[in-house]
Amino acid sequence: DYRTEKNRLIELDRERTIGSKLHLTEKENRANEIITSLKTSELQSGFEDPNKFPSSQHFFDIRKTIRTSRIFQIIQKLPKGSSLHIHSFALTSQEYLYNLTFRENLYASISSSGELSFRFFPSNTSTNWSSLSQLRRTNRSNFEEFLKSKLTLVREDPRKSYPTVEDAWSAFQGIFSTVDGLISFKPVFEDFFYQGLKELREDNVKYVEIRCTGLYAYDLKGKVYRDEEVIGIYAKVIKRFRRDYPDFVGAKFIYAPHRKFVRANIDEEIEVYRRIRKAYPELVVGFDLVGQEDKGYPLSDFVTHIEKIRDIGGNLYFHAGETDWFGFESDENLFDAVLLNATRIGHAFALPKHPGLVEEVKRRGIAVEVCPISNQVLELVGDFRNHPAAVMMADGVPVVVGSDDPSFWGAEGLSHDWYVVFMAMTSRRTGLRFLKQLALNSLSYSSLNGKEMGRALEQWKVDWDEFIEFVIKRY
Ligand SMILES: O=c1[nH]cnc2c1ncn2[C@@H]1O[C@H](CO)[C@@H](O)[C@H]1O
Ligand SMILES: [Zn+2]
Repeated sequence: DYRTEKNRLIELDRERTIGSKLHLTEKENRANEIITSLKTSELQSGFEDPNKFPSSQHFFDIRKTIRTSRIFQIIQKLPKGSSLHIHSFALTSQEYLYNLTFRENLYASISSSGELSFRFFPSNTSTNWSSLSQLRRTNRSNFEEFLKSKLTLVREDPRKSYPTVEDAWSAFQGIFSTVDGLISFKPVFEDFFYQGLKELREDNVKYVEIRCTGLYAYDLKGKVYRDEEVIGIYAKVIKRFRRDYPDFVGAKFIYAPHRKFVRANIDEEIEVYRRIRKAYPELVVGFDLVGQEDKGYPLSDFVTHIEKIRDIGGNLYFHAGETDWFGFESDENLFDAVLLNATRIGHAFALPKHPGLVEEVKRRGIAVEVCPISNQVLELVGDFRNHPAAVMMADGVPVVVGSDDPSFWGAEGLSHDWYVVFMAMTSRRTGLRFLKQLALNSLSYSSLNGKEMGRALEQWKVDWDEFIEFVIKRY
């Protein structure tokens, strides 16, 4: 009859969702019931009073409320596997980034247009730079506020502060320029990276692949470290971190020059990539191009060069289709990313507008790195329920969740992004199978090699079983 037929259609539809085919053990089924019932009740209160539904609002307004959600707390505990889309200068919490400005020997310079730069010097040698401690003493009243505003995109009224994508991107790029001299200082560089790993681990993420744009560091003696030397610094920190936390699987790097600046010197960048991969083949796993795609320099400009990059080895992990525009170069970057055989695509926000290409992505087993908070903060989407990846996940496109640049919008670890994905971008009926598959995807679409993957999966299984026990006991 009609009802049976409707249920059959619903079931057919559900079967396409990420994770729907996973088998759950008896204990997992119990945990699943707990999680879906908590999810339903949280959704229901939002359904009855939309003001109470955080995931339809701007992240700046909800990041504190989210912490009180039981689903969020469960997601924090959940072993999420790995974080596969994050940029090297935005790895830590906002608080940690701000606290770096209290380091000794830090100087600042403020341009006539109000842009702030940092640099560490052994002593004051130039009139262009003032020591931070002195600036703090003399400009007491609103200096901290000014400083904080230069390190974050967070504003009281984001829609007014950033009426368009362009405004958001320009502020976003500004933060990268501001933090550059702060984070590139070798002692800070090491601490910042270590802290980034620590925060990921505390959020139950045990492996990370990091996009690196400029491989550069300096110290007080004026020594400059470049390219493979910088990867060497990272390698030492990873080693130290793994000694301190043996359950952590590791970190690897995707070399990701800026599409705009690379245009003139792409051959140089290819050489850098060749050298760093030669020096650290197990740490440097691939290539990407970053920067605002709507501003041009499409992937198709680089096709012949990318052939050379392929010869060097590693994989391709392009940002592509991070746009609201349909049929423009930024949108059509998606076709290049697929044709060039990317292993994963960063954002692929525009992908569902190309159902034929979606089929090709599935056929080739390319994973999509979904970073919902980034997309909202950079003004591509308002209400998370309207995020296009909801469609891709319901259709079984392989998806992994990323946080992109959490330092700059006050997200921590990966849990905030997982939370909005789960609460706003999947069906009310979607539960633990989906979460489990997301975690598994984050390992299977990583660049871990056979032996590392074995270790990572083993660690993940231990953590997963513990998590299931925790959910059953605690809720
Ligand atoms: O999601 C993104 N899409 C494109 N470019 C990005 C994204 N996040 C960061 N960057 C770019 O990466 C550089 C630092 O690594 C920044 O210059 C920024 O433009
Ligand atoms: Zn990114």
